[in-house]
Amino acid sequence: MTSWAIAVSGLRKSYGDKSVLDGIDLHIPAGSVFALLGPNGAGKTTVVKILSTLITADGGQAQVAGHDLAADPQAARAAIGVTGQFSAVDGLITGEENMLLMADLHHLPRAEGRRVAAGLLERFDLTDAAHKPAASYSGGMKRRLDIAMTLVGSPRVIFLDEPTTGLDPRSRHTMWQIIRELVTDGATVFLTTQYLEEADELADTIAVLHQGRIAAEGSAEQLKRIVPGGHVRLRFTDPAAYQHAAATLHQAATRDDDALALNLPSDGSQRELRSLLDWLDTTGIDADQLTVHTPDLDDVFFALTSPTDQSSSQPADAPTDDSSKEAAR
Ligand SMILES: Nc1ncnc2c1ncn2[C@@H]1O[C@H](COP(=O)(O)OP(=O)(O)OP(=O)(O)O)[C@@H](O)[C@H]1O
Repeated sequence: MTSWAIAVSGLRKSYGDKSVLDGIDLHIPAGSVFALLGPNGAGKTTVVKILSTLITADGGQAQVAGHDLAADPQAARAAIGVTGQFSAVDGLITGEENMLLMADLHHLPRAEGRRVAAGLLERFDLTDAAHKPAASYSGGMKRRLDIAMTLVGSPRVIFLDEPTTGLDPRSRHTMWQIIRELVTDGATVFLTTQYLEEADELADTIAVLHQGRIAAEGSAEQLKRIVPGGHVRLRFTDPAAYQHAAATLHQAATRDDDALALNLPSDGSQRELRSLLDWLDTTGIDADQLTVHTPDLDDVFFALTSPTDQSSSQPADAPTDDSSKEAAR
């Protein structure tokens, strides 16, 4: 039986008469990275706040680290760590003092607290800055300190709300490495992000939150397959060969005259590629380069969260929500 680090069914939350979460189901296996994507205001932080016991849901059930949030929020709280938009870092005291404060909150004996704090400061490359006020830290250092503080309690489930927003590319990559290490060490990471590349890099499972519901869920590869936009690109070096191919393929291809390239719609499957290659052979088209392009997560995100086109969340040849979720399990 799969052990779920987080199991959620029918989660609902409204603010006044505004429904933010309208029945969310999530099943996140222990030891994995889960990314929740969604446009601004979709309710990602609301999900994190509910699952980390900061606010309560209006309806539905949720278990975190095996503890029911309604029945035993204390036990759930003891098993989790949260960092993100509501950072726990106190800028007026040093990094080390922040860590020791955390150790006190977790009732670690003094010597043990010092040992754990020193180890984590070292691990997150903060030893040199340990005696400086946290307010003087760079954005990346503050995020690292925030995660280090979270780890004092050895959480099994870690919520990271937009962990790399505002970080430069180097700091972002450092944070990604840290997140991978957390999972290698056995934790489950639940992250929200605006960066599709981040979800693509890190997440075993991605869910897209839109209009209060999970619009789609699966691995990055599974999500990319449910939106149209895949194509095969043929590139030519000889303008005459390009013109000949463009005329022959006519309406079947989209032209890119500047790049001497033609794009043909394709799902990138072996079967389609084989018949495409056969067809090119029989029509005498000999491209210098052929590349297969699958949609990226940007395409998925735009297709699923379009405010006007409701049908786009269920393309004709796409699996239903349920089947794409099943495929992910
Ligand atoms: N305490 C509150 N009272 C009233 N409305 C709220 C409250 N907290 C959040 N909301 C509203 O609920 C919706 C979801 O907010 P939430 O912060 O969860 O979205 P989000 O997906 O995290 O957005 P972002 O990507 O911008 O951080 C928004 O419309 C927000 O204005």
